[in-house]
Amino acid sequence: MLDLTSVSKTFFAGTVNERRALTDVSLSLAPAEFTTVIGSNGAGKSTLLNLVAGALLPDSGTIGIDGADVTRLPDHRRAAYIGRVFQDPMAGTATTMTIEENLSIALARGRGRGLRMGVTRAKRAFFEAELASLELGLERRLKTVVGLLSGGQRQALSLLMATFSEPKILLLDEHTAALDPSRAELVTRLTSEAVERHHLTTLMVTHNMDQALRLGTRLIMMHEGRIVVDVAGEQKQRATVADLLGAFEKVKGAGFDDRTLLQ
Ligand SMILES: Nc1ncnc2c1ncn2[C@@H]1O[C@H](COP(=O)(O)OP(=O)(O)OP(=O)(O)O)[C@@H](O)[C@H]1O
Repeated sequence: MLDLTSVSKTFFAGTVNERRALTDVSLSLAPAEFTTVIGSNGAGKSTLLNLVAGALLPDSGTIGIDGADVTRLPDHRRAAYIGRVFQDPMAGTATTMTIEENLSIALARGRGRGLRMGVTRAKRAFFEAELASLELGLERRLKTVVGLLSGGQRQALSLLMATFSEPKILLLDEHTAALDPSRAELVTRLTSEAVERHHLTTLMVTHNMDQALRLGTRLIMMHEGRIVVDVAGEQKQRATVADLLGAFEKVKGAGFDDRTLLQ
């Protein structure tokens, strides 16, 4: 479903600010594979997601989604394929618009038929049913302006908007990191449910190793722009935080401060 082949990305190449973000990264995700992504700061996790989304173009290598080569396709042309939730609850929704207007845009996204802002009775019933699944009472607040919602409510709404049109790839970029623990737990549960229900091929970046182990079917660890650990199936189920730290130490060498990875 997602195929990255020898993808590299360097920022400000040839200048004193040169930053090599990804080096020769190859990664294939099968349909409905739910992969968690961990790694220390600057490992290249967000760059990886930005390249898949088309927010950045690679210097070399190819990116394929569902058999189509999207390497040079800018993000707005990939919108039909991609659902994305960011860390910042403010990022995924239009603050001054109502819940139903936001949902309406999300539903029309990438379908090439304009914004289709109108909210018909049938659509409203669909939105109410979808919102009810979040169990936050938002189905009774369709006309509430999104700016009035709490961070957790907005993140749950962003998740719904990113998933209900069943994108080919779901990208989650530390989407629970800015929430308090109970809201983070709620959004994590909603994530698992949405991924399972829609069979979404998912890449989820997290700094929380427990979460990375608990969720998904595969786990990759990145370090300095490369994938250094890739475990799936039973091997992932058996893995512990200690295993991940051990693997990281091997890559990084002795004297590594594990907080870089745990925070
Ligand atoms: N837009 C940019 N301009 C310049 N350098 C960048 C840009 N985005 C990322 N980088 C650099 O690329 C490298 C990888 O960054 P990236 O944000 O992908 O890492 P990350 O694993 O997501 O880190 P974190 O966990 O801190 O968010 C870093 O050295 C970073 O400074």
